Amino acid sequence: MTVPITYEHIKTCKQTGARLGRVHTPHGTFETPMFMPVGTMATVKTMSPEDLKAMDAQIILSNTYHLWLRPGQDIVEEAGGLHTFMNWDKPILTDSGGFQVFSLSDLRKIEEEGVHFRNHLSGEKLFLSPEKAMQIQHSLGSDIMMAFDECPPYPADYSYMRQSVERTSRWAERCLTEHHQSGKSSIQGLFGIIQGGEYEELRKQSAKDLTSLDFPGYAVGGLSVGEPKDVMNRVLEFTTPLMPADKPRYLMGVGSPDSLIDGVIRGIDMFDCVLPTRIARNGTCMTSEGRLVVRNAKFARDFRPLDENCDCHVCRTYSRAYIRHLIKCEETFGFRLTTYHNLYFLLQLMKKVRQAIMEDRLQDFRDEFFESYGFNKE
Ligand SMILES: CC(C)(C)OC(=O)NCc1c[nH]c2nc(N)[nH]c(=O)c12
Ligand SMILES: [Zn+2]
Repeated sequence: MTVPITYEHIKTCKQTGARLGRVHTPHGTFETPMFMPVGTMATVKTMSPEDLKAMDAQIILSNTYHLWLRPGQDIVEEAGGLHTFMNWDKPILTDSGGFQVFSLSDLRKIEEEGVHFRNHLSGEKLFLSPEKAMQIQHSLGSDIMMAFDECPPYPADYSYMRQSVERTSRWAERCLTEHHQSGKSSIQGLFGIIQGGEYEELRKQSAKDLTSLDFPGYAVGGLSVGEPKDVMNRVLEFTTPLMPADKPRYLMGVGSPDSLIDGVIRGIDMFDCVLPTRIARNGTCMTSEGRLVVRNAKFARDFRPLDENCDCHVCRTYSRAYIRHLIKCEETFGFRLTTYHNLYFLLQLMKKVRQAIMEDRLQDFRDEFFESYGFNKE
């Protein structure tokens, strides 16, 4: 049976545990470490596929729960699948909807069979199970599907977290069974998701359960849920070594520039986060000197680019004064400019990280970047 997702390890940085690699999928190959722009409703908000290709985005994310609600996976399937529907012919990863159910719907009831909750738009009663989450992702035709998991709130007590991990492991097995029965397992890959919160014993249990099932890749879930950064780093330090070295490791929901670099150093290959696109829409930009809130009055007559060290189209063409004006007027073009720059900034950061791994100098790169961006060095 052909395995649709394969990981090619290129090298490990001699200064850190970071790895350089490639992931091969039915819609092409992407380099790792890699940041994946989030396109929840089958669009990376305000970006066209051409914009995304211009900034060398190599894989994007979409979402089972949201596309199930609108427009419905049947319509996407009739369109020929998500790649055709949204005109994106490179790799797509879909999140399973588990996390969205736990974060969007308050009226929910978790049972062994699945989760009962209300449609966050209409209030109608809905039910999502591991099997249903797989069926939706099969209709969407994503290259990488995610198992249906429970992402518990932070903090969660040990006994609740243990029950949750054991159920998530049983759900993972049901996802794999459904996936193999679908006849799609040669053209779509399924990643398992390790949970367990900040508890080392539960992370070990979750990793053991999931790696005993044969997934082509594994994610670390349940982080970036409000825990301090040193807690995230500690959890990664004892979790990534439990994950197969010959398969991609994906840290879900991360993140900010410092968390990306610190995640790579601890062996993570793939990241996704709504941060760059979300803060762009309220006029906050990531720059090499830290965050810049371009809507701030002090930029009214500032005709420099957002970031003088950025060579993106936006920074070569438009000024802070102009972008501030557009954002203040709620002009959509303003959101396009801040979004384009923020995504370009993170994709460029990952490109520099890959280069630093190639040159065995990622720790030095981290220190230089933290200094200029304004992060306190540990
Ligand atoms: C609160 C934010 C979104 C920042 O982070 C998280 O919740 N982080 C965890 C997370 C993000 N996406 C996921 N998908 C799934 N299936 N499971 C998860 O645990 C997560
Ligand atoms: Zn720029």
